[in-house]
Amino acid sequence: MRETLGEWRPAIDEAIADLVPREVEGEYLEDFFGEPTYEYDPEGIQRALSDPLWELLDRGGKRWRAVLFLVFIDAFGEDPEEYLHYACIPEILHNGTIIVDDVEDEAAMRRGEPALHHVFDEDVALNAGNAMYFLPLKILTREQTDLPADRRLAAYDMLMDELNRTHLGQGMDICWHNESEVRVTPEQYLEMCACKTGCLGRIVARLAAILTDQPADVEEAVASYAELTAVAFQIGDDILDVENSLGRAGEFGKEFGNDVREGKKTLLVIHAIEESDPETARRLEAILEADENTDEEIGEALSILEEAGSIEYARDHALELAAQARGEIDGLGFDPEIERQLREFTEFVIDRDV
Ligand SMILES: CC(C)=CCC/C(C)=C/CC/C(C)=C/COP(=O)(O)OP(=O)(O)O
Repeated sequence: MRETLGEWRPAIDEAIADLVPREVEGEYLEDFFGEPTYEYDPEGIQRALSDPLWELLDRGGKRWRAVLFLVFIDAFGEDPEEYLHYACIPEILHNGTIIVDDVEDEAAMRRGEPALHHVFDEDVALNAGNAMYFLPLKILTREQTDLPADRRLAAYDMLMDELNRTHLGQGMDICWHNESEVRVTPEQYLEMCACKTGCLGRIVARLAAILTDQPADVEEAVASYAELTAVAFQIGDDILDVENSLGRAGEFGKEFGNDVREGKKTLLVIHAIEESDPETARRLEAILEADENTDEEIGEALSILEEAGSIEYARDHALELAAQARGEIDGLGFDPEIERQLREFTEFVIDRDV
């Protein structure tokens, strides 16, 4: 999988650069925002919009959402090279959500460097994040203008539905964080992930299906595959946050035990609260609810998760979701090489180190 991601990387980055120019020029602004009624201040807009967008895009990221989209295009018998700009839609949307998410979580770091709201002010970061929600939508009307109007409308409609559900999931996550006494069940957590992270996966698959005019049952099957894979990915992310931190207090500074520090009710935390003795469960909850914790307290919470077997529990759950995802694409008649790549995706989202 790493090779597939690496192979597509330069072409995806080039397509993103086509859509998000580094240098603000009149033409770019007019293209996206209409004819100016007065003379813009290009340097101001560069500092307030283009620089923040590129600050994050230049840090990379795995770009797996764009690559998965291209694999689906290939699966549907079209040439992925011709759909590179569309591959940027989920990728740019994803970058927008992580900027907003980092502000909401008061995250310190992103992709190994200070989060965008620490490099620029919060207002600049939020504006850049929001711009990334809308900027890629233009692609549907700018690129391949021979795309039939009904397919463009179907794509817009799908994007609006899935993005709305993304915010519903984010809303659940925020609410559980703010209302500390709420005891979240594994089922509720999985539903929240299906919205917060799964809907972007659904966008990847449904966009490929809609643009290549697949029947509704095929669109739904690939959407389910991508949603389940994305939820497995989210659980993998929660596991990484704990595994990378265990026994490493002080080494990561504010990156150490992020989810626990932020009071996140992840599947690991939910499991540990359910499985630990009442006193240990209360101690874990107290650490999660505290506004400030020392590295020692974060380390203590991580040890509770480890001792409760919550890492193994979460990994088993992610593996189960990955198996379900593979089941969704069985029988769609994809080429064996495509099936191999889609299988690899479900493994990669769990067994990765970044
Ligand atoms: C509405 C709203 C703000 C929703 C937020 C949803 C959200 C941020 C979910 C988290 C998804 C996630 C684990 C991102 C990291 O992706 P990655 O590891 O693929 O990142 P990369 O691009 O850096 O590789």
